[in-house]
Amino acid sequence: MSPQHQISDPKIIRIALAGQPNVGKSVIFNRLTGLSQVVGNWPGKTVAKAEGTAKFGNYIFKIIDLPGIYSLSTYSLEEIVSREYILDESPDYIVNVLDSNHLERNLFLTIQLLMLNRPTIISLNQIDLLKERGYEIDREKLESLLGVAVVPTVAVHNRGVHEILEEIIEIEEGHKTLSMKKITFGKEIEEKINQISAEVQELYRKISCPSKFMAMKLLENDEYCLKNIRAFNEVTGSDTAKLVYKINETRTNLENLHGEQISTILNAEMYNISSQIVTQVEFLKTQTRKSKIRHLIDHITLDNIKGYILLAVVMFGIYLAIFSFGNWISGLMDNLFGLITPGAINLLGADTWAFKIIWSSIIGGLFAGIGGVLPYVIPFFAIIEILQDTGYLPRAAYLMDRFMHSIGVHGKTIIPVLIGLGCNVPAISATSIMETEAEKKRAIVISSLIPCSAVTTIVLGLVGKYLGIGWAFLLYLINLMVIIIVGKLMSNWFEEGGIQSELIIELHDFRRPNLKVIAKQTWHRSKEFVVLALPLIVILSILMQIMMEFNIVESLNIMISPITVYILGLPIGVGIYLFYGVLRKELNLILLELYVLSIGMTMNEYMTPIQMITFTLVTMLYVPCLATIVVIGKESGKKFALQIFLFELLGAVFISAIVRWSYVLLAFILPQRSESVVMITTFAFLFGLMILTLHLIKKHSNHQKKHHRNRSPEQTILIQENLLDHSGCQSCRRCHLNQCEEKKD
Ligand SMILES: Nc1nc2c(ncn2[C@@H]2O[C@H](COP(=O)(O)OP(=O)(O)OP(=O)(O)O)[C@@H](O)[C@H]2O)c(=O)[nH]1
Ligand SMILES: [Mg+2]
Repeated sequence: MSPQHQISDPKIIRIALAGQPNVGKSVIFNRLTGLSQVVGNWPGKTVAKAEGTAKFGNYIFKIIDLPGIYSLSTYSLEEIVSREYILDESPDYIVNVLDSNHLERNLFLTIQLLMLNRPTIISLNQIDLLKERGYEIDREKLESLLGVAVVPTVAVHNRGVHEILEEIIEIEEGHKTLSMKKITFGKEIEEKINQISAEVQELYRKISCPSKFMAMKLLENDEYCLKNIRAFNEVTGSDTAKLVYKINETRTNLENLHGEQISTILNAEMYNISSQIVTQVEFLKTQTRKSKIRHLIDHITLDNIKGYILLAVVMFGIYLAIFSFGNWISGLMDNLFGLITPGAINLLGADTWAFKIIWSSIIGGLFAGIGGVLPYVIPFFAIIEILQDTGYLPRAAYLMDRFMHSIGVHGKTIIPVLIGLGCNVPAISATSIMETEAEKKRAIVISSLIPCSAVTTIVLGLVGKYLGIGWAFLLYLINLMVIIIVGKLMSNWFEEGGIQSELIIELHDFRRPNLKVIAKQTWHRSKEFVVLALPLIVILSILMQIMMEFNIVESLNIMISPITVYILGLPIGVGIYLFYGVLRKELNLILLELYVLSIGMTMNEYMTPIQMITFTLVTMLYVPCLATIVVIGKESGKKFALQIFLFELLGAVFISAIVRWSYVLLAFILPQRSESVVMITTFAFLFGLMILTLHLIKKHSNHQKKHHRNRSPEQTILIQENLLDHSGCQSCRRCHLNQCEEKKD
């Protein structure tokens, strides 16, 4: 190859998207990489770092989307992920994404990032909303004050996003240089930090973290930095001890002088710097009137009475809409399949292999999958996405906090719970927002019991469709009672790991949902069904035909018949489908429907109403699907995943057996009554039992509580976005969110 045809290898550049929660990091990440990180209008969605690549010119960008952090002093599990990545992995560039509507608070983190002396680009995001409010930010001035490149972006509309990479290329190719400004505190603090910094520099020359940042963090008594210097082999333990002694002395002196904790003093310094910057760069261009509608909506959604009524209407409305839409489409598909089947029989012959494989398994499988699942799943995901993107989710979380707390789990659990209504897998990942391991484990157990969209498909597609929506709601009610009982039991059993941290919810303004974002996220979630489940349905139904031909299915069904037939009272043929449900829950209904069709029956003929109820109940409550179990194993260990698996399996069989046997008993006691009367009485009996169980647990816990009087009560703290931009006592996390009651005055 001639020299002019040689193309140099692309250069790999690692960039980290860092910023406070809910500023738009993941939207930017998705735009640049084409991937689908969770996006929504509430803080704390990204809980683990995600990596993607973007090719641009002769560069390959390895982009890391990090969980949001308010500052480099961290609190919750996912914040530690971000901080450790920024400090330990030294990305080539930090892209600090800011919400330009809350510049002062966002700059608080920027100042700390600048102290790390890494090439930094600022993405001034959500500039569209800033303009709507009548404000403008002087980009050049901000660039010159901070010495970084500033790129205004509207990530949701893909404006300015690729310019971030162009800026980096400009720097890489020497067309632009960054002259990052040194952060200078007030005279007295600056002197002290510089003294410590000089000693750190002297002793730990080779440590990767800049000495001034290190000095500030050591002064703050930051455990991570202390651990770092203690583990630094090239310095003797006694030298480190001397330095730590000196730092402690400086800290005490400063605290005595100011009458404040050191973190308060340092945070005040940083807020001071950021507010000075804001006064120089941000100005009001046109006075706009505050949206009255927004305030009205906020008032209703958070109101103690109207809020709950609205929440109930929203939840009920969601299920009703999905039920009506799903049943309509699935009915159309059933009719269509019925209409064309005679033609297929003519063509392939009625009892031939070709008919069984091509028609019943492949075409039938596709019809059942597309008609029986997608019409329920797609609208469900779309609605969940709309709730997330508008900002309703954290408002629901606020309302539900008291309830969550009353069942013994942390209020934040409501976030994974609401996500779990869509799919349990991201819900389990979202439990990383919990602040302690014990809270996380409880949140995992609760989230794994939430009826996901696959369960909804079965509840609405079987019980709802054949028995009526009322029975479907009764099943949801049983599920809810089970969650309450499990939550209460956990809070009794694991009392010592009690709920310590408060629920702090930052409420961002309601937004118009972005249709593109919603469509993309809905498709991303539904795609999994199309790509994974549809082929699986076809393969398994072919396998089923073959296994039936060789009587293998029958043997398997006989093997588990002691549970399915004798304990649960189900038809012997359903056994195998309960196995398939572990792979993906919706499989058991789809494959069962195909089987019933293949033996020339309808669901109504194959199962009695109580059998439909028991089958659905056991599917609702027994083990979460395989993907969920794998994620639980990853998040909290294989042993814990196995414990959940066994506990939920036994629990599901136990509760479903109670339903079945009470029905049998009641049918015997009430021989002249109609089936629905007996079924209602059965449900009433089950609810009675559950209420009694709750009463017993409460009695027991009252006894225990006497020994745990001094447990800190949980508090719900609600922060309205428009109150965020000023400082409180500035020493704690709540201060970053401006709800610290201590020092407001
Ligand atoms: N109007 C507007 N909305 C935006 C913009 N960028 C992001 N959003 C919205 O802001 C919300 C938060 O976006 P995310 O990308 O999820 O934020 P994040 O920083 O990744 O949040 P965490 O992962 O929770 O830290 C979503 O509702 C987005 O649709 C923008 O430029 N303009
Ligand atoms: Mg994110």
